[in-house]
Amino acid sequence: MAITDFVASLQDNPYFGAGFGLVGVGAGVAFLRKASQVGMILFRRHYMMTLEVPCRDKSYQWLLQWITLNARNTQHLSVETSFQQHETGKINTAFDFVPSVGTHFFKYKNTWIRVERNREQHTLDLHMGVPWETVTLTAIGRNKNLYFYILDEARKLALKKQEGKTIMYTAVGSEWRQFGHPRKRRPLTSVILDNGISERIYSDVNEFIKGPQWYTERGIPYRRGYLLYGPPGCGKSSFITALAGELEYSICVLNLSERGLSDDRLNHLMSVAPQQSLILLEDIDAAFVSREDNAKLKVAYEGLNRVTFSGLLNMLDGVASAEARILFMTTNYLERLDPALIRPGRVDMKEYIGYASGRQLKHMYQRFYPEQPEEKAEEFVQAVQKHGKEVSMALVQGYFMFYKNDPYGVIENTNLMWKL
Ligand SMILES: Nc1ncnc2c1ncn2[C@@H]1O[C@H](COP(=O)(O)OP(=O)(O)OP(=O)(O)O)[C@@H](O)[C@H]1O
Repeated sequence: MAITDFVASLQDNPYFGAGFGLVGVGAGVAFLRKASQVGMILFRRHYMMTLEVPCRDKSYQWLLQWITLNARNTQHLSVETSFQQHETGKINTAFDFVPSVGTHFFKYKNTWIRVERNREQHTLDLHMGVPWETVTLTAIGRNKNLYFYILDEARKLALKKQEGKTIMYTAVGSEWRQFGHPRKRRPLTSVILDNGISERIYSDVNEFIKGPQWYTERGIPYRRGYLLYGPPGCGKSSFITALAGELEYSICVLNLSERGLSDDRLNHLMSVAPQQSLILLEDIDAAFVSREDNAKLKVAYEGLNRVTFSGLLNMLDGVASAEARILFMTTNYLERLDPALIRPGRVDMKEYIGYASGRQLKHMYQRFYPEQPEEKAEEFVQAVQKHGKEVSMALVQGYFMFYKNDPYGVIENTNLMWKL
């Protein structure tokens, strides 16, 4: 394969992102292709090939982890400590060892590879606010596929760590960045909704995912919008998280009220959202309110935010992404939303997620106390409903936490539920 073909094939390769450049120096021949922001540079002199991966590239961390596993003889490791605080207050700490800044060697498929991890003293990665780093692999030999294999193995290793987990992304600058640790998938059945809402949305999303052809044949943009509305603490966010887990999708959370989020950036973010992800616009009412009802307020909001209402509508209607786009919006106040925002085509399915019904209360009781007979669950429902007050599932869950091992106490003390 000619080196130019090799470059072309690399550019088609998903691991290489938007582009990269190649400098080939040898026998007076130089090839230069635009080094992009993803910026992988391949360098070849005689039978030496160099691959440079900058810290902003997605494969950078994967590669460091993979090198740590493969360059077992390397003595120079640095530690990257991460910790996660759970809602209970418990903290889990994890130590990741990665090759330190400097030079390392390892052998892969009978080829010696030199690794150089460099840190620039005077250049910062503006998105992350950390010193600019690169890792450069230099292999002696002619096996041009070596780097494909390495990147592929590194990617698989990283994905394996994420198996059974849901990844959350937030927008940082013009990119999506992973937010926190991948979370253990929440089973869909653990979110108890009323009236088959969960099943309805799940089957709608599934049908959508399976039917791209239907949309293409009719010339309809391949996207679907959902609006979940209702009082706080009734399961909107939990359901979306669990749904993502069930579909093995990630979630991209976007806060429209964020300062500095312009219409252009919003459109760009939509077009670069990770594949197989649900896009979540939470509390959409906080960003835009109904034109008719709150004209003044809306002007004030638009003054603060740089995403304009028409920019948002354009994004919802836009054709920026060729991928399937599944967008969820949530609000506590449906009546505050401009009807233009939630008309069919922009929002295809609206579901009210309300306060706990008798059925939900019963289900929750049975989940907490599976050994109890059904009558006890019904007794609990009656005990709650006799107060004639609305209660969110979040409140019921919080109340149950006080009676983890007391299935009778939880029935006797329901009056305390609203005092939590
Ligand atoms: N229907 C439900 N089934 C099981 N657990 C629930 C349900 N609703 C709420 N919870 C629990 O209550 C907590 C808060 O729920 P969640 O954040 O999903 O509510 P929400 O409707 O999105 O609220 P908000 O409108 O304030 O964003 C979560 O810990 C969740 O486990």
